[in-house]
Amino acid sequence: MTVREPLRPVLYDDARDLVRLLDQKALPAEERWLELSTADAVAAAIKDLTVRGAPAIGVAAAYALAVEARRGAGPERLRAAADLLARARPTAVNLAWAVRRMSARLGAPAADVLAEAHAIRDEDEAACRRIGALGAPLVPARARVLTHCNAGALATAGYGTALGVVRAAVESGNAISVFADETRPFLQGARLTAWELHRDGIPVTLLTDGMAGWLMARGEIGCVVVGADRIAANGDVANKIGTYALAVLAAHHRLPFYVAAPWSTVDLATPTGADIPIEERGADEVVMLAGQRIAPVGVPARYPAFDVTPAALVTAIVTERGVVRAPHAAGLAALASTR
Ligand SMILES: CSC[C@H]1O[C@H](OP(=O)(O)O)[C@H](O)[C@@H]1O
Repeated sequence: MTVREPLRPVLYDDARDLVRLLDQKALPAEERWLELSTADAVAAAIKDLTVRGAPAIGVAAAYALAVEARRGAGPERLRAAADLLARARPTAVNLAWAVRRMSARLGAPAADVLAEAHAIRDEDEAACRRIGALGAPLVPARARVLTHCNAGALATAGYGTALGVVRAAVESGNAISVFADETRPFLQGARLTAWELHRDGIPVTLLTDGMAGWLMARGEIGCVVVGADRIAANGDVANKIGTYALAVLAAHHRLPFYVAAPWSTVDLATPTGADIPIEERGADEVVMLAGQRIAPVGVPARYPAFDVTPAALVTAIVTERGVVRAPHAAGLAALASTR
C-alpha cells in the first residue's frame, strides 16, 4: 500500500472562511477544488453530487453553516440555511443528523459553531478508522473483496467506511484485492473507488454492473463490503442502487455480505427500510453519459438512486461502536446506549 497524503474531500479554509470541496464530478480526469462561501452554494454542490457520500455531505453541510455564522449570518438566515441544506438530499440520514446537531449550536459564537463542524469531521474520520479496525478481521485471507459505489475516503471525512475496512485489512498485512462495480449512472465505482484505491496502491479491478453474479458463481469473490446511507432500526440498509441485487447474489452463493457505516448512519427513528425515503434523480443522468446521449430521444428512464437491503441478507453491520449480527434490531438497540 502506498502511503499518500490522506484523502479528505471536504476542508475548511479558516483564513478565508471558505468551504473547500474536491469536485467529485471531475475525477478521475482532474483533481479540482471548489471554494464556496454560502450555504446555498454548498447545498447545490450536495444536490449535484459535487460532494457525495453520506458522511461527507453531512460534514459539508456542517461547514456550510459554520461559514455562514463566521460571515455574520443572523438567526433567521442560519435557520433558513439549515433547512435548505437538510433538504438537499433525502436518503442519507447523516445530512439531516449533521444539520440537526449544528442547529443546536447556531446561537453560540461563530467560533463555537465552527468548532462543532470540526468535531463532526474529526469524529467521522475516527469512526471510519475504528470501523476499519473492527471490520478488517472479518475479511478472509487474500480475499477478493467486492464493493459497490464509493464508500471510501471520498464519501466520508477521510479513510472511508467500506474502503476503511479494505485499507485496514491491507494495513494488517492481508493481501486482499478489490473488485469495484462501476456503479452506473454516476460511476462512483469507476471514477472514484478505482481512482482512490489505485492512488493508494491497493489492487483494484473494475467490473461493469451485472458481472458480480458470474464471478461469484466462479468462486472469484470472497466477500462483499459496502457502505450505507441509512440503516433502519430493524437493520434494513439503504445504499446505492444495485446493492440489494448484490446482497441477493451473495446470499445465493453463501458469501458474507458486510455493511460498514458510522453510527451517524444508523437511524433508530426509522423503523424499517420501507420507511426510508428513496431519492429519485433525473432521467437525464441515465440517458446521458459524458455529455453523449445513449438512449433515443423520447425513451423515458428511471433513477432511484438507492435501494433497500433487508436485514436478513446482511451478515453483519460494522460500526465504530461494534459489529452487529442477527438479530440486528436487538444488536443496534444494544449499541444505542454505548459511545
Ligand atoms: C460512506 S457512505 C457512501 C454511500 O453514499 C453513496 O451514495 P452517493 O454517491 O449517491 O452519495 C453510496 O450509497 C455509498 O455507499
